[in-house]
Amino acid sequence: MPLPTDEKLLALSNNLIQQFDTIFGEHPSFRPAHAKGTMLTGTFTPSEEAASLTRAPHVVRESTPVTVRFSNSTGLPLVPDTDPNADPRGMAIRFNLAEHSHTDIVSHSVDGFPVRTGDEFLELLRALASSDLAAPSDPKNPKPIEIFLGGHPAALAFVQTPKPAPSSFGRESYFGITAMRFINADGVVRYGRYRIVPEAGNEHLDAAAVAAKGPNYLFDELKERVAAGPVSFRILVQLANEGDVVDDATIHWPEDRRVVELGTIALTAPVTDDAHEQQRIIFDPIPRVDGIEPSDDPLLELRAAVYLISGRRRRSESAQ
Ligand code: HEM
Repeated sequence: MPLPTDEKLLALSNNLIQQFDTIFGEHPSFRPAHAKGTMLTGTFTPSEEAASLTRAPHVVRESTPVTVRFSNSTGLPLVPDTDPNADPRGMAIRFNLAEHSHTDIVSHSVDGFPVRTGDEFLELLRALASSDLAAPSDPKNPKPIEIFLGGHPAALAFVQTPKPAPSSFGRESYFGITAMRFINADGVVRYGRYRIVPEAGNEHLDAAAVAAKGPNYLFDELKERVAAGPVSFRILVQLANEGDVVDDATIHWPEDRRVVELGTIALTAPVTDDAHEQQRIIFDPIPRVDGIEPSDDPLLELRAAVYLISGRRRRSESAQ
């Protein structure tokens, strides 16, 4: 995957990484966001209806090996699983098509995003970094983050969306947020957004239940769960109707939109040498595969650059 040549995009990407470092401290062998994670391997099996949506190789084949990374939010490698800032949780999926050939889905556990562009995200992070969150609110002297949220209703809605902690990474739903362009064998194009739902059903904890848990309860539970049997998810795609906005992550599509099933993944084993593999793997929000293209959502190109720059930094740490 090449780095883009657009100077403005590169500068913004570097500024965003720097801003994460400012907020969470520098931990160069870890991700500046979603730092605490773990990986499992398994298999993707497409559904019968998937080929009507896309001619992508993993949908045409009988099955494809996958590698999945679950993560907590924040750039803190030791963030307790019980910390409210550990939500949204992340789920990144790599479909291994052949040696050095793959396509990814990067998703998180809230159906939405606070801003439409990377510039706005940088503004949000800067406002957050310069606000004393512990201080009481003073309407006569609002904090930078309060001013930002006051002028950005989608960001306010995102902040106010309840984000209850799951009982398990395997009992949470994850959302792709940015729309993709799916193209089938007849050339029919449909826009859609991923939704990844657990076969075991969603289960969230109330505050008292979270308080009774340990700092690694999700990671411990996942080890036990996968040792007992496959951890399975359905990968769904919510389809846009004609006229729906497909290039803005802050805009939800109505719930009556058709949902098709792309297939299921069954995770069966932890990745061997988990820490090393996490340091090495760089997920790509752009699919880069025939049959699934990025939409014009500006977050996609930006994130692809951010994750690549950040991932190269992480890899260079391990080489030292
Ligand atoms: C302007 C928008 C965004 C910025 C600047 C941003 C920034 C980052 C950064 C710096 C990382 C670490 C990447 C690495 O070192 O490999 C990361 C990882 C991640 N982000 Fe984002 N992000 C953005 C939007 C999103 C959105 C919309 C989602 C949800 C779909 C998301 C979900 C994730 C997940 C799940 C990971 C962990 C991936 C992994 O396991 O490697 N991010 N993000």
